[in-house]
Amino acid sequence: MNCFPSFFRKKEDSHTRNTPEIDEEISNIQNVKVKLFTYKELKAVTDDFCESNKIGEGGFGSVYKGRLKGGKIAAIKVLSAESRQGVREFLTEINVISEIEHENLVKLYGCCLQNSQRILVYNYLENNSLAQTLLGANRSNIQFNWQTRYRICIGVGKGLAFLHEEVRPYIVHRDIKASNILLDRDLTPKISDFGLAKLIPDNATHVSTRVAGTLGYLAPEYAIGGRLTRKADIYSFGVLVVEIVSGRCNTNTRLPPEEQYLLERTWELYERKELVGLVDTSLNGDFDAEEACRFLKIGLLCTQDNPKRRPSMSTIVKMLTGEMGVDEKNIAKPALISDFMDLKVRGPPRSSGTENTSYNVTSSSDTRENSTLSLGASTFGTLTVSPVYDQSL
Ligand SMILES: Nc1ncnc2c1ncn2[C@@H]1O[C@H](COP(=O)(O)OP(=O)(O)OP(=O)(O)O)[C@@H](O)[C@H]1O
Repeated sequence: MNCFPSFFRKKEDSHTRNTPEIDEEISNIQNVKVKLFTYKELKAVTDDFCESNKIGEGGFGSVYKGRLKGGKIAAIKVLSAESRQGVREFLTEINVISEIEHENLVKLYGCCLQNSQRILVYNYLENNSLAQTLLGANRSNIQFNWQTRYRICIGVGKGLAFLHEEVRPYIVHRDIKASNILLDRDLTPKISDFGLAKLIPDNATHVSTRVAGTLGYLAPEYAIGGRLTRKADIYSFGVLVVEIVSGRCNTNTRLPPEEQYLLERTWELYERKELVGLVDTSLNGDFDAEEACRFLKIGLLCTQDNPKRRPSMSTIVKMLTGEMGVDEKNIAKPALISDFMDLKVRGPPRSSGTENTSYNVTSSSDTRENSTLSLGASTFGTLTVSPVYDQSL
């Protein structure tokens, strides 16, 4: 089926062939190991980027499904205009990402850069993202029993430990959240979008176009001070672990006020020694209570206000597997972005989609000098954080 009328197709042809200058620039870049797809090839496998082949839409652009020559199914991510970089910078970053292989990271097959187009071609994961299957309003039919949740937390932990501690130079993901955890046929978790933040020009730093889903994962020192270290990812990972164990989103304004913010609730139950009460009731009590509470305590450790108190990812993996004990004396009240900002929930919750609600975000730090958090009426729905890389942690 061809989705584009013929008068459009003529215009599209301008994407299908590079100018000689771009071809020359590509051929001059040395050590290009990543597979380069032509626009024509990707256009063909997605039936002209047809709506019926569209599987998602994120802050970076639209994602399509297509079968590549040779039979592999791919997720084809067409980067939006603001994500477009020069040929050299783009290929250099993509080359690095395509070399990274780990069981818990989504594999990048290759890319296409033709004139202004920037397209990434990834391994297609059959079981969608955790945001849709575990936390979405319309949960899927997948049974997330305790064993599966245990494997998912440890898998994501290992993938992140690899990015933080094995890859040289290390990669800070910057956007760890349930929608960036994809599941394969066997429900093995794969972290997506790693390295992508670097592809975005500095003046358009992407965190997410959808604040609602992302805000609750952001470490306050990053969201407010722009201070970016691996510990910001560890904060987000902690939030994710608590979501996986409890089976709910970090923010749910349909709940009674005292239960709306997941981390707040976790801390409260921890203090009352009732953590087990947070475990997803859909498990019907069929879980290992010692393990589940250990995971929740690790979630609290990861979300400590002082980044130095958050353990490294390899230590966290050891704590999750039980190889190392959880140091409870380091657990204090977690850092909550709502403690730093005036978060006003806007309007009634949407009836469809996830449990997240839109925020009208105004920052109490807006007036502070050197604040790098750019929020306010004109940026409603968009959170822009200008990262300042800090190698000290
Ligand atoms: N490799 C893949 N395999 C299968 N589906 C995918 C793949 N990559 C993305 N998708 C689908 O496309 C959707 C959009 O993905 P994308 O990574 O662009 O945005 P997001 O993570 O949902 O949001 P954001 O851009 O805010 O991080 C995902 O939620 C998922 O449903």
